[in-house]
Amino acid sequence: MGANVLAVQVENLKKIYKVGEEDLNALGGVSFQIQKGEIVAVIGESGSGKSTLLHILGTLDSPTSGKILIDGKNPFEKNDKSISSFRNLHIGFIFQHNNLLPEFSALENTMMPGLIAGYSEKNVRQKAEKLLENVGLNKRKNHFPSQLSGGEQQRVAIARALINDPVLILADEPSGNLDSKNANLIHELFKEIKIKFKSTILVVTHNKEFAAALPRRIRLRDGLILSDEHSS
Ligand SMILES: Nc1ncnc2c1ncn2[C@@H]1O[C@H](COP(=O)(O)OP(=O)(O)OP(=O)(O)O)[C@@H](O)[C@H]1O
Repeated sequence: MGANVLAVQVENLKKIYKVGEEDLNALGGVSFQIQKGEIVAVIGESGSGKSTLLHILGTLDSPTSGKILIDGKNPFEKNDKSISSFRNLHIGFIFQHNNLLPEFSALENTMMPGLIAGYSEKNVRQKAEKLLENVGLNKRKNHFPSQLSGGEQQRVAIARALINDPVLILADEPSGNLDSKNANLIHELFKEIKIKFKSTILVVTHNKEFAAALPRRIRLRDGLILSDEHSS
């Protein structure tokens, strides 16, 4: 299978944290591939390695050994500056603490990764407006994060994650701090994004119903893949 159809390749990925004298095996040799356009849930008990995996795929943390390729490229072969520009261009983040910048409006927050990438302001603005419309926030684009509900903030984070057409979207408990109605809205939005933007999404979730509704679930236990299930 050529690299062009694969968004993610992970080979024997290990992460060892040194805690005092002890080695803590957070990931003990994990291998899997994700095709472009797939939406995959990462599930498993607390401490099983889900966040560690997400952080390494997001290039926010480096592996102890093993290899990851994002769209056929190894981000860790680059220097720190090129790693951050790789991250900004190719990976979209939707984390529970959405990290919207409080002094910027919904529109400006959405535009930010596009401006950092050096695209023209006019194009980025047009695209950001369209994305905010797609997540149902066109009437809120000039609001600041503090003037938006938790669910609305999370929708801004989704629009922001899409602005550079990333090859991979990483989401960490995107609905974790929302009530069930808003959580359902976010889950529906994920399914829509996958269809509309043909995005590749890896989402860590504790929500059993959401995970069960997705076509693939990778279950971790003690830093290893316990199962990798596909629903038909
Ligand atoms: N910076 C760190 N230093 C030392 N140990 C760590 C560090 N980060 C995580 N760990 C340990 O690595 C293991 C995996 O943690 P990780 O956060 O990936 O689990 P998780 O599945 O995301 O858990 P949760 O569902 O509770 O968020 C745990 O045993 C954790 O204590």
